[in-house]
Amino acid sequence: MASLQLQLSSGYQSSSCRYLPISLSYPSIRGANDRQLLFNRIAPVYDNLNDMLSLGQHRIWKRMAVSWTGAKLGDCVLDLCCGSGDLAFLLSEKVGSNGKVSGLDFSREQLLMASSRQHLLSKACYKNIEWIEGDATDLPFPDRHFNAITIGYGLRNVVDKRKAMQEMFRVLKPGSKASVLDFNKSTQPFVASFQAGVVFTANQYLMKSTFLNVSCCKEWMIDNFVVPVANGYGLAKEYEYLKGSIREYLTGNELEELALDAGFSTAKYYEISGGLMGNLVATR
Ligand SMILES: C/C(=C\Cc1cc(O)c2ccccc2c1O)CCC[C@H](C)CCC[C@H](C)CCCC(C)C
Ligand SMILES: C[S@@+](CC[C@H](N)C(=O)[O-])C[C@H]1O[C@@H](n2cnc3c(N)ncnc32)[C@H](O)[C@@H]1O
Repeated sequence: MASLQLQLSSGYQSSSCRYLPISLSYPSIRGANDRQLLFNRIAPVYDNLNDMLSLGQHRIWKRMAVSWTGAKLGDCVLDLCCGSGDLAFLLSEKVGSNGKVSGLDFSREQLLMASSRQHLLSKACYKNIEWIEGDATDLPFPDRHFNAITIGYGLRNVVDKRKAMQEMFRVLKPGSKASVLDFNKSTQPFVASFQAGVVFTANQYLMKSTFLNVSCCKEWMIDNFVVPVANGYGLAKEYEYLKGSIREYLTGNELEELALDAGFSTAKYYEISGGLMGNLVATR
């Protein structure tokens, strides 16, 4: 049975990229170490809250992200910012027992949850997964090593997004894909303003109401459902951070630009679930 291999990377990169958020709604959770502590704290309830808060939909979104990688039997693949391992388990089924999956995260508590799930789940192929404690901005892998990479709800939580994208490029084999799943940040001016917290008059709402789409509902759902439920678990601060991180995230166009800047030959962003979520597919 695969064991938990905690390999420490050479440490965190100080973030100086131009994508550094100007301000997060929770300034106390700004640096990489703050976020590491946050994900260690929520590890025990992370999976259950995600299932409850998304009514299980997040598992569909993750399946789509894995499908977009083109991962196949026998491949060597990476689930970056793997957390409790949802996408790593899906990749494991794609590549089979002769393939290999590396799940990397800098939260030891998340990796321990992933490892315990691996022991509880019965599928034989899951023996092909190794869990590695490391940093997405300083990957402990050689150049041109992987046939595919997933990063589900990870890039938004990485402080130095540019460095993480460069590392994904470096460790991918030529012609291989990175699939980046996360919340969608709307580019529609009204919705984008709404997401930025701009106050509108009733008339503006009525005039613009046709532009309201699920992105506005996302803010409402987070404020009126997600955060209150998390509060019940004593995690209001952590889920307030979630809201701020979505607000500070990159648009689809910015994600495509980030991938092309890192050297990817093609980058295509797809909105899914009516614009609630989005997935970048970048080919090296
Ligand atoms: C896995 C998902 C989001 C990543 C994520 C999840 C967390 O629990 C966090 C906690 C603290 C900080 C960051 C994160 C984080 O980045 C997606 C599923 C979980 C979401 C919390 C659920 C969001 C629900 C939608 C706003 C509305 C869904 C409408 C309908 C039920 C589909
Ligand atoms: C919202 S969770 C996503 C987990 C999983 N991919 C999923 O889809 O549920 C974000 C994960 O990114 C990890 N993370 C954030 N910044 C990181 C970094 N610089 N290096 C490695 N992991 C990081 C966190 O520890 C956390 O487990």
